[in-house]
Amino acid sequence: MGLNPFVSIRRDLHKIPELGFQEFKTQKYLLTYLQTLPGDRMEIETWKTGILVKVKGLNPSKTIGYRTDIDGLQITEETGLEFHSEHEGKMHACGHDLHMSIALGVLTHTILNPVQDDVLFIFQPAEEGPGGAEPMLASDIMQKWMPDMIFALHIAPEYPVGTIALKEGLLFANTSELYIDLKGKGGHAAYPHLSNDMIVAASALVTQLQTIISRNVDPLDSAVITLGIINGGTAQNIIAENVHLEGTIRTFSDENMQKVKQRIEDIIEGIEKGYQCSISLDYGAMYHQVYNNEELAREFMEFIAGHTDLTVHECKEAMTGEDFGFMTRDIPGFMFWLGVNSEYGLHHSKLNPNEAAIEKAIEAAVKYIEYKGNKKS
Ligand SMILES: CC(=O)N[C@@H](CCC[C@H](N)C(=O)O)C(=O)O
Repeated sequence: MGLNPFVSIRRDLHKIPELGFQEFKTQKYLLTYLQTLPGDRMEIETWKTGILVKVKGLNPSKTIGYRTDIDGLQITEETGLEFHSEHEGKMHACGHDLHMSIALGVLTHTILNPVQDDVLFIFQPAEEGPGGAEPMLASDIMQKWMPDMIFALHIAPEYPVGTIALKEGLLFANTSELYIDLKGKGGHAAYPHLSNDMIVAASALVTQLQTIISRNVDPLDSAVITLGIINGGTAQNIIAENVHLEGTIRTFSDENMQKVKQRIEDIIEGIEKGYQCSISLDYGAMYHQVYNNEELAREFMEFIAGHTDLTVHECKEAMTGEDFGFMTRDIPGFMFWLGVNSEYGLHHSKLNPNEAAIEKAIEAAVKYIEYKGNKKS
């Protein structure tokens, strides 16, 4: 027996991960697939490297939105899979290959079995950064086709296949990227008194930044500062003049985000004085928290529990970020976790989701769209 076509599509997409707003091959692949579907019920528009597909309903009174992200991550794959990434240093390590193949499965079914309402499929670029959802929402085409409700999923390595997880209200955190450049005075390793060593300054800065979480954030609330990149220096016997840091901040409230940022700025000021250097700070992209519309999330949980063999788990909020949060800010909607049972987690070079989850997710989304899209409201 051959592979399920959407598993096969997932494998094709897995081979060609591309970073945010560079998803040219991905866009071409998706458009080529869309051309194989009957065109009479479908309108297709592109937006940057993204795609919007409106599937016309039989007698529409509303539009249901379904969103998938399409970008990959900057990480070298180590899964050893036969269909591993062909793009050096890039990998679909956050499951967007599965997200896309599921979206195509749901779209295909909806074209062949139209519901009363219109269904808008959104293939959104740059979720990992710098963020495609916010500018896409502001685009003319999105403004014209704005759905009345929207939903999306994200793979969850920690849950078994056959489980979905979500909750009403807050699901994912507010995020802000963090880019820090320290500039001092380089020199000979043997003459530290004539230089300002940025490796030493950066080390102090990294440790002090972590005290914001332990000393400034209410222990009953939560926040994260993670630095994922530290680069500096040129040789083992040269005092480093420059160090570059990159990271991310996560909080569950805007107030905490403001507080953490203020403390980062205070600490940077102290390091500048203490280590006689200059430091530049840039917050990069910021994502709005994913907040699930209570009524829709509850209705979805009950519907899935009652009409599929999936297990519905009510989960806690997570410190992951998602620019889908801008969509749930502007459109009533929700996101859910899809169990894919991988030993290695999101953003890991060995992430290996169980592909059996693809069919489960297509079935859940299709049934829900049939229910919502044929329901008068
Ligand atoms: C689901 C997921 O892993 N999303 C990313 C979103 C990244 C946002 C931004 N680039 C940042 O790092 O702040 C995540 O890392 O949570």
